[in-house]
Amino acid sequence: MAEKPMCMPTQIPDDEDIQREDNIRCLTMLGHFGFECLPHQLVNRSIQQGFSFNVLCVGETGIGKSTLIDTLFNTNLKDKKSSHFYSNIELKIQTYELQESNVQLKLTVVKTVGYGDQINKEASFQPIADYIDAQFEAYLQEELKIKRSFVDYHDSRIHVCLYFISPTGHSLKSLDLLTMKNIDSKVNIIPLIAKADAISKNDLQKFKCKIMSELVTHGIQIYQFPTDDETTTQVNSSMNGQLPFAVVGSMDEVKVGKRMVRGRQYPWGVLQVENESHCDFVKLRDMLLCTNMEDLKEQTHTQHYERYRCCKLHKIGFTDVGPDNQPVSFQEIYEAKRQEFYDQCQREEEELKQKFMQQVKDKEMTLKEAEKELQDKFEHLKRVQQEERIKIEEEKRQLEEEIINFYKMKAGSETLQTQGSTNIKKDKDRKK
Ligand SMILES: Nc1nc2c(ncn2[C@@H]2O[C@H](COP(=O)(O)OP(=O)(O)OP(=O)(O)O)[C@@H](O)[C@H]2O)c(=O)[nH]1
Repeated sequence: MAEKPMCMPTQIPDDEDIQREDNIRCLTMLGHFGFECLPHQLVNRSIQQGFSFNVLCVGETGIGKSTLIDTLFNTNLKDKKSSHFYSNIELKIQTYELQESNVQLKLTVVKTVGYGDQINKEASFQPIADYIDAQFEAYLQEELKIKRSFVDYHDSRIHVCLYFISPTGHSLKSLDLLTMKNIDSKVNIIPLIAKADAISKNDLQKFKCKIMSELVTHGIQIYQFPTDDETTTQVNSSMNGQLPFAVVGSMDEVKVGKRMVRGRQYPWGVLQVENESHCDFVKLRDMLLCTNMEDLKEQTHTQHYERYRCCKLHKIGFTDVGPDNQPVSFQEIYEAKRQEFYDQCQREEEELKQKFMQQVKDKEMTLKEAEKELQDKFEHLKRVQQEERIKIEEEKRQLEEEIINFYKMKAGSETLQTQGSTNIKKDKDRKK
């Protein structure tokens, strides 16, 4: 009796086949054979490589970002509290290596610091948008390298933005709307009502409806859980209707009956974080980590990064089709760009030459004018000096004349004086 070869399809014969070939012994397959093993190869490789996930938490100071992340990943990530007195928005980036059974996760948490404490709203969202773009740019630069090293490249693109909404308002604040509007095309946003234990059940439903209608009115795109996958359609479509998730975070273990549960103890009772009738924490954790983490990463790559890349390459001058709507090869674009660059260099060189010549001419003119001015000044001074000299010489001559006259007068008076004294002496002698 021939055994069934291993490469044959592993179809189990139906009853009819068994009856027809009742003399053949049918064995049920114990392992996997052929290309049905492909998914296992992927699973094994992924487990070996480990996973990475980058979360951006945007929310006011002290709204519960760190506590929620700790609760989500069931780890005390030990983060310091921030103050309300930062002059600017900053982003705190921390990367952790986590492990659950044999699955390793490289988790990067980016948190806003000082958000909601600034008067200038534009300055509040801009650093967040810039950070997201900077991660896209880093990935694009790696992609464009000739020698790429994606194996050990840490992809820091943000896969999800958990946007923490304060539970104390009637509606979204203008800062919430402005920030979400400015980043919704760059990142998958999941809105959360933080510290949902601070809001009553009735108010919570109204608040959720109000938030969703405001997001629609302002045309803000939030992440939609995918509904095109058979296995997740049902759960995801019901979850889309429950956004924003009202979450509560806590790492405290509280005794409820005979069990220890994660929750927050209040004088009037215990809020159990993992109880779905108390808050939406479990829904968020399931949606984020169990069902849609891969979709979030895929959306980041295929939608948000693709949009950034397309925009950036267009800005640089790359295009897929030419002016005649015909496909253009990379080589053609490169040649055209090179020629364009060469022409521009030539133009700029010519312009610089012209500018330089003009400047030399202008300088020469100015120097000539200055020289003429100096010459005129010199001539004028020479004339003035000549006149001065003539004047001084005249004065000198007059002075010399005066001196001569003086001496003459002096000599005359001395003669007179001598004569006078001789006459007096003679008179005296005569009188004697
Ligand atoms: N009532 C309530 N309090 C919470 C909740 N989550 C956190 N807190 C408390 O809020 C305070 C601030 O929580 P954090 O997690 O440090 O808030 P944060 O947003 O990370 O703070 P910064 O990083 O300093 O901006 C702590 O005292 C927490 O115990 C919650 O869901 N409900």
